[in-house]
Amino acid sequence: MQMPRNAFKAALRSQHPQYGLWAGFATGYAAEIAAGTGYDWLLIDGEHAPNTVPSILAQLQAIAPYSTAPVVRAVNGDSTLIKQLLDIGVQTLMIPMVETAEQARSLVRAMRYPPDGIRGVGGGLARATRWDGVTDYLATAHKELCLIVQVESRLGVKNVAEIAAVEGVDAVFVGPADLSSGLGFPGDPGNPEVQSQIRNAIDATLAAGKVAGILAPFEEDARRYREWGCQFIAVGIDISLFRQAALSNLARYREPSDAPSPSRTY
Ligand SMILES: O=C(O)C(=O)C[C@H](O)[C@@H](O)CO
Repeated sequence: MQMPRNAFKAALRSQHPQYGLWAGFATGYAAEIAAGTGYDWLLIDGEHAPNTVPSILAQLQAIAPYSTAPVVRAVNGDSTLIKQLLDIGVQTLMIPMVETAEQARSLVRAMRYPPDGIRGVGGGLARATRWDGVTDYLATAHKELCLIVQVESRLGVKNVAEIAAVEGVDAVFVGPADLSSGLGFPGDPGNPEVQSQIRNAIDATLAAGKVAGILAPFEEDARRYREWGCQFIAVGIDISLFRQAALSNLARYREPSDAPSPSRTY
């Protein structure tokens, strides 16, 4: 059996921007509905959504028949968690709050087998190897794995050029919510100081020859970040889309004064 190809990793280097949806419902059922709508990629969020390794596996299985590529965000860069996520077949991994090149290098090591890294061998137990059906998995796995590091703090932006330059880091993803909070403007990613730091992070990533991505649930932001060079942009969050649609629907029948006002937070 051939190693499953990582279409998302290949698309990051293509001419076509990749538009994604943030998936927070933490079920295979909701993930499959999202995948059926045709976004290029789906961010299965293990940081802020109530996910576990088994619930992430269920979502990977649910969306496998669709063209939407899964990107899994781990709760942190713990190497034992990374091992479990890679073993269930995650090929594109996003790690939050990476602040130094050394942290980035240790994430690369966690994703590679010795002598290049420290990943343990799951072999026939692992979905990643299709239970040993992929015979050259140990030698070739790294070619289809994709590491996205999140830069979302003052220190992370300061070090972003070195972080992006680390061999094995495929892309840098800016987190506007955390960055704005860390810079002292919580809930205000549009603040000029935050915007300037976001642009610095994107510019430094591109200068290092790597790919930049960002979360931008509002259209004017998404279009601006695309102009600034982001190749992959999460343009919506499923839970927020559901909530806004539910509020708008209810507002048709309620008196305007009774209707809760829609929020504009990330
Ligand atoms: O800092 C950010 O922005 C992110 O990393 C995304 C957030 O975790 C969250 O806003 C997703 O809903």
